[in-house]
Amino acid sequence: MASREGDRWSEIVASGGVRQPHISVVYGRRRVEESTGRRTTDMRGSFGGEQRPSFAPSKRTSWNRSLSIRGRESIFVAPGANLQPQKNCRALKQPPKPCNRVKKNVGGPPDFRKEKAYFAEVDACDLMEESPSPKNFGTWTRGMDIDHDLPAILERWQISKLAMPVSSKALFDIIETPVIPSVLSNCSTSNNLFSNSCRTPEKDRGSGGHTMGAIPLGFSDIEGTNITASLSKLNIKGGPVETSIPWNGEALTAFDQILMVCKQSAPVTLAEVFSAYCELGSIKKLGEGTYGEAYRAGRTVCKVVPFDGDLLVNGETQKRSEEILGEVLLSLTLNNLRSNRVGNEQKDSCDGFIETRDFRVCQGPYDPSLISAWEDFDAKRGSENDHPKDFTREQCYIVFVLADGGTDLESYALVDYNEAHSLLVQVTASLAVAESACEFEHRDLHWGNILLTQDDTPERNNTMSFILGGKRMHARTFGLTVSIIDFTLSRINTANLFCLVEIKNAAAGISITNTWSPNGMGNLLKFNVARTAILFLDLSADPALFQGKKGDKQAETYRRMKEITKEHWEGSYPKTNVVWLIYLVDMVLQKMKPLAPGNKVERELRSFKKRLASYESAGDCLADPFFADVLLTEDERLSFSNGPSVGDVGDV
Ligand SMILES: Nc1ncnc2c1ncn2[C@@H]1O[C@H](COP(=O)(O)OP(=O)(O)OP(=O)(O)O)[C@@H](O)[C@H]1O
Repeated sequence: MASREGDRWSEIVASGGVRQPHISVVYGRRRVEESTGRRTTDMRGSFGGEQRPSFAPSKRTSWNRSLSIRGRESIFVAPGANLQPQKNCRALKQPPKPCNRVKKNVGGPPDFRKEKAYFAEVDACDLMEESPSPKNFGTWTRGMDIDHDLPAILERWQISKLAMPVSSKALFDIIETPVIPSVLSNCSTSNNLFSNSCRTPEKDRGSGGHTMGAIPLGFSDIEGTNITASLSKLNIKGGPVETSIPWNGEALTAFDQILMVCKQSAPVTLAEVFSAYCELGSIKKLGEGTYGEAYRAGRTVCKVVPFDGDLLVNGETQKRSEEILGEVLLSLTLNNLRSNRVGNEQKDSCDGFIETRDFRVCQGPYDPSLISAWEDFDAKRGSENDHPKDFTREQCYIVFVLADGGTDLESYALVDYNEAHSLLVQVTASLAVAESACEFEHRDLHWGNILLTQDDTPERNNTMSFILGGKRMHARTFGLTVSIIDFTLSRINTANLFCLVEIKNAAAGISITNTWSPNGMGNLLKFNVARTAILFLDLSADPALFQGKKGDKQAETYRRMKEITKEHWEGSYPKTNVVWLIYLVDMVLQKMKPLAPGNKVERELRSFKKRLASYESAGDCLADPFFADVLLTEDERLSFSNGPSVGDVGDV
């Protein structure tokens, strides 16, 4: 097995790659006054329940974060389809795409009247279609049908940034380091298209010669006619140059943009959204975070996040529309890694991040059905959050309609080594894929943010698939399915996703010509640098995050991230994923201990943990021999699933 594995691991390592940390700054962050920042380090767990032991905690133990750190900006793109009207709304016309119009509008305000009119029409249609009585909720299919035109969403977002008045500049400065030519040259139409090359360039911190620059977002259209000009403005050799674009016009507010993403012209009530998925009386609260309350509604989970209001929620300032928009865009980006969203040409794909099925903007007081579910949860498990009764008629919420990811790891009892193995390989593979696709770092992967479901009768031959660096791989699951949630602190680079969009357009018959070939570097795809950017959150604005109890694994992990990034939170440091994997092994050890005190399993986990410390990325971690028995190549999987049920890899 060793030599065969050796080959595979060298492939994984080659495709995942060990990268040096590099930096790229995209935007300035809003800094607000310090908040109260409630935190807890209570990590209790206890066995209970009937069929499997339960670690159900009496309190949420996630690491609460201060809203003082908020202020994410988001730019990204994906192979989005046009804004599709609802099935029965044939008369609707496509809205004009701002991304293809903006250039002509430079110097003047973008005109979104047609789009607004379109969405008003969509919404009118939605109202007819989407207000079923609770009895008919099964016929309402909106969520699964939604496709989002991410490039268009992004263009609107960018325009709004440029159109912001000077007073908001601190919040909305867009500081962007471009994809550099050598990188671009790898984004060619060759087979090497999806190589790990569309990366943020390194920033020479020491020299001081490379100041961060505010790049004018060129809004080149997909034909890229302005691409040369845009790229030349980036002053590639000497580093980015600060420029600014005067923009006097109006633009859509972030709130309007969220409505457009949701295909709504106005907020609806919480009851309207929930009744589309279930009988209101059947709603159950599943969990809570500092900002969100998660409720089961039929077969979906609706996470309700209040925003834009003045009321302090759980001791914190509510999120602002801009931040919600960023989270919406980030969720959509991760959705695009899903196997059902991409074509065969996708270089990286996995299903390990929770599927976001829809978003809805709501307004009004909390619905009595939700209050009752909230109180029920509080009575049974004890809530750390404020009672939602104080929300007024003006209060707005975003509802993230998510797939049901199951139970969070904190409350889940791992029953044997196979489950632990499955958990670790799935999380590691997902991080490795997202790292490769978009320099993704989760940065907050505590055990409340990993959800698990187990088949009632786990099929020993179950596997999950993922594609890493163009190579399809499989992991044995032992019936366990893992979903990663909560991307509030995550960092992402959209560059490779843009490559993908361009190629998909090419595949769809839209011509891509080679228009730019600087320094004889060869043919390049037209690359819309305007849409290439990085989302991150500057955690240095939240010192309390790093002041958790000494020795507490979660608190220590935030501090490790701080050491790794040296507080350059904008940079790419895939090692942050590694430290969360180390934390995860600690949590697994904690959970396994009562089952396997001091035995071989514990020793294996400990030596795996030791090796993890030497890795630089989740991609590296995936190549560790610890996963050799649970990772399968395509051929191995075929013989595996055709053969007799394979034994466990190491039962306790
Ligand atoms: N898709 C889902 N399926 C099942 N449970 C979920 C889902 N999403 C969220 N939950 C539950 O709700 C809890 C809170 O969700 P989440 O962490 O996303 O909220 P948050 O407010 O963003 O949290 P944080 O304070 O960590 O930022 C989770 O720990 C989990 O128990």
